[in-house]
Amino acid sequence: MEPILELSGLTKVYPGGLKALDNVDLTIRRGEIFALLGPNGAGKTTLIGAVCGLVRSSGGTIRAFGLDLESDWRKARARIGLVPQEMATDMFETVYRAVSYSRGLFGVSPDKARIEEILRSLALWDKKDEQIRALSGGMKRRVLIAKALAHEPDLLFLDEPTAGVDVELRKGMWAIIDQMRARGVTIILTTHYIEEAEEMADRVGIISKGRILMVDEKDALMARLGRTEAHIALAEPMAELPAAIAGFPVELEEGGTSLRYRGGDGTGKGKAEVAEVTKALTRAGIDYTGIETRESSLEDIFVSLLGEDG
Ligand SMILES: Nc1ncnc2c1ncn2[C@@H]1O[C@H](COP(=O)(O)OP(=O)(O)OP(=O)(O)O)[C@@H](O)[C@H]1O
Repeated sequence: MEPILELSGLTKVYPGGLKALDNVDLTIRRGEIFALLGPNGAGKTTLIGAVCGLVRSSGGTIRAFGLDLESDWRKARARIGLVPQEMATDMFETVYRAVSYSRGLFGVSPDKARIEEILRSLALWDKKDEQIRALSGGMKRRVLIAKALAHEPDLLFLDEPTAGVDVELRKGMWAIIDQMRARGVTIILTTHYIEEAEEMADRVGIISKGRILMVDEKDALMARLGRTEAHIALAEPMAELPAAIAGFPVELEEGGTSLRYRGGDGTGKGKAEVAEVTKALTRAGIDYTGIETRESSLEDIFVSLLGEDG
C-alpha cells in the first residue's frame, strides 16, 4: 500500500544556523497512529510545521497521498488537519462559527450535519453558541480538535494533544483519538508523555536534535529493548550463588540478602523465568520472603536511547 506521508532528506535550518531537522527520512502508513517522541527542542513542532506549511523547509521532499507537497500544495494540504499546541483562533467567536469557518478555509463545501456530528462526538454540541473564551481549558482543546477535523482530513497531526491536561481529560482525548482512527484517519501525534505513546501508538519514532534515532512498531520495540528486573529477598543471607540457579541471569546483591534477576525481553518471558527461579530455589530448600518484579517501560527505553545519543 502506498504510504500516506513520506519525508525524505527533510532538513530545516533556522535563520541563525540552528539545524532543527537534519536529513529526516520518515514514512507514515495509512491508518496508523504514529507517536513522535522526543525531548524539548528535538524538532517535533518543526517537522509538523514543515508538513503543514507553517515552516519552510531548507531541503528534502515531502510527499503526502502520493502528491508532492510543493507542486500539489493546495490539494495535499486540504487533506491534512493540524491540532496545534496553542489556540490561535478568535476567542470571541462562537464554537460553531469557528468550526464551520475552519471547514471553509480548505474549500470544502459547507455541511451542517457533518459539523454537528463533529461537535457532538467531542461533547461540544451544547456549547456550540458559546464564545470560545468562556470555555474551560479542556473544552478549548476539544475546539482545536473540532477545527482540525472540520474539513474531514485523512491525515491528522496532534501536537502535544494532552500537554498540561489532567489525567481524566487525557484519557478522554485518547478515546477521541481512537474514534478518529476507527474512522480511517491516520494520526501522527507528538508527545512528552511516554505513557501516551505506550497506550496509543502502533509505531513510535524517537527524535532528538533534529534526527530520527529510531522508528519501530511499539510492541517490537518493547520486545527488543524491554527487560524484566526482579528482586528476591532471601530468608537467610548467602555467601555465594546456589548451584540450583546458576543457569539463570541472577546475581547476589545487598550483601547476599537478596537475589537480582535481569532478563527477559519485554514480552512477559522474564516473569515466567522468575517463576522458574523461585521453583528452583524451593527445590533446593532455599527460603525467600518476598519478590518484586518490574517490567521496563517505554520510558526506560527512551531514556537509554537518548543517553546513547549523547
Ligand atoms: N522560528 C524559529 N527560529 C529559530 N529557531 C527556532 C524556531 N523555532 C524553533 N526553533 C528551534 O528549533 C529547535 C526545534 O524546535 P521545535 O519547536 O521543533 O522542537 P520540539 O521538539 O517541538 O520541542 P517542544 O517539545 O519543546 O515543543 C529548537 O532548538 C528551537 O529553539
